[in-house]
Amino acid sequence: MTSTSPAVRAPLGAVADPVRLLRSWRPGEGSWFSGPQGALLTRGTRTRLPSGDADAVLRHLRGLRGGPTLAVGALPFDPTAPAHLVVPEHVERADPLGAVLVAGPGGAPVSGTAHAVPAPAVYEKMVAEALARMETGALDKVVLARALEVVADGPVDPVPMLRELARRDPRSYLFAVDLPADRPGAARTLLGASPELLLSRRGTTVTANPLAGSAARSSDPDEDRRRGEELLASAKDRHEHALVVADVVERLRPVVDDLEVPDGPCLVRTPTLWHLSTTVRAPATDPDASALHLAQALHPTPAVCGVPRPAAHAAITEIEPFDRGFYTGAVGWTDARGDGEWVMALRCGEVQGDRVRLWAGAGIVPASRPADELAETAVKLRTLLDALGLDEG
Ligand SMILES: C=C(O[C@@H]1C=C(C(=O)O)C=C[C@H]1O)C(=O)O
Repeated sequence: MTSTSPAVRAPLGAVADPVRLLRSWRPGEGSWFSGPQGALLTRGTRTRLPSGDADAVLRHLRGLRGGPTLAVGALPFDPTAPAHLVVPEHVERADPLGAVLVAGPGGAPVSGTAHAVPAPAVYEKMVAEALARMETGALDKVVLARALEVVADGPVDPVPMLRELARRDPRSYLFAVDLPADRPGAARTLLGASPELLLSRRGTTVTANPLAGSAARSSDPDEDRRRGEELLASAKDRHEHALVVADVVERLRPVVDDLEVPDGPCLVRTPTLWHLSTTVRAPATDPDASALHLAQALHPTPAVCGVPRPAAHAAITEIEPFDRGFYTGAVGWTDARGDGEWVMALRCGEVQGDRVRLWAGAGIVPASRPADELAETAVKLRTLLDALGLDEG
C-alpha cells in the first residue's frame, strides 16, 4: 500500500468552503476543478511531468515523499500529442459547489470582436463532406468542430469568467487549467463548464458517463420538456449515442471486471442543452489501473472523435481547419492511489492576454443535417460566450 498525504487522502468532505476556494483561484498560479464529487484547487508547480505515460506518472507519484501526491492537467485531443501534467505544491479540497449560490458580481462583459473559424457556411460544407464520406461506408460517425477567435479590447481576465460559469451552472464539471504560456508574461488558461465525465476512479468504483445526442433547451417549460422527450425518442440521436456507449464498453471491458451498463440512455440537462447520457460503472480491482490509465484507454471516445476511430480521426484532421489542442481532450487529476477524475474538455475556451479561442462540435451521423449541426454548435458556444458577455457576431 502506498502512503499518500493527508491532503490527498482526505475524503471529499468539508475541507474548505467551495465558494471561498473558487474565489481564490488566480490564473498563472494553479488550477481549479469541481464537479458533483467535490472541488479541488492547486497552487504552484513542484514538478512538471515529462510525459503523460500513465505507468511513469503513477511510479513518480508513488515515489514522492511529502506534499501532495497527485498530478493535474490536460490531455490533448490527439493522444500522440504531449500531455500537460504537473505535481502541484499545494492542494486544497472542498465540498461540491452544488446549488450554492456563487453570489457577488457576475461576469465582467468583455468588449471585442468574435471571428468564426471557419465561417458558418463553411462549417455546413464540412458536415456535407462528412456525410459524403459516410455514403461510401467508411465512416459511421464523426464529430466536427468549429472555433471562435475573440480579440478583446484589452487583456481578458479569466477570474470573472470562471465565477460566471459557476454562477450559471454550479453542478457542471467546472475547470480552469493553468497551461504553459506560449507568450512571455501572459498566463494561458483553459477554462470551461463541461457536462461530460470521461472517467473517474474513486476508492472501489470506476465510472464513465458518455454523452451524445443533443437538443437545445427552451425557456418555455412545456416546450423544454417536449424537446427533452423528443430527444429521448429520436432514432437518430439514440443511434449516435449507442455508437459511443458501445465503444466505451468495448474499451473498458478488457481493463475492468463486471461492467454495469444500463439498457438505454437517460436525459441530462445543462442550462442550454439536453443530452442523452449513459453512466457505466465497474468495481476498481486493479490497484495499478489508475484513473489516468483508464481515461487513456477510452480517449478519444466517439463522443468527440467518431466510429471507426481511425477513419474519424483522419476525417477530423483533413476537414477541420485547425488543431484542436486540448479542446475535446480531457482535464483533471490522478493520484498515487490510482484515484482521479478526467472530464471531457468541452464548453471551454483558452484565454491568453487579449485573446480567447472557443470551440464547439457536433456528432455527425448519416441522418444529420448540416443546418441543424451548425445550430447545435451555436448553442454549445453559448456557454463560454455567456461567461464573456459576448455574441457570436
Ligand atoms: C463536441 C461537443 O460535445 C459532444 C458532442 C455531443 C453531441 O454531438 O450530441 C454531446 C456531448 C459531447 O459529447 C462540444 O460540446 O463541443
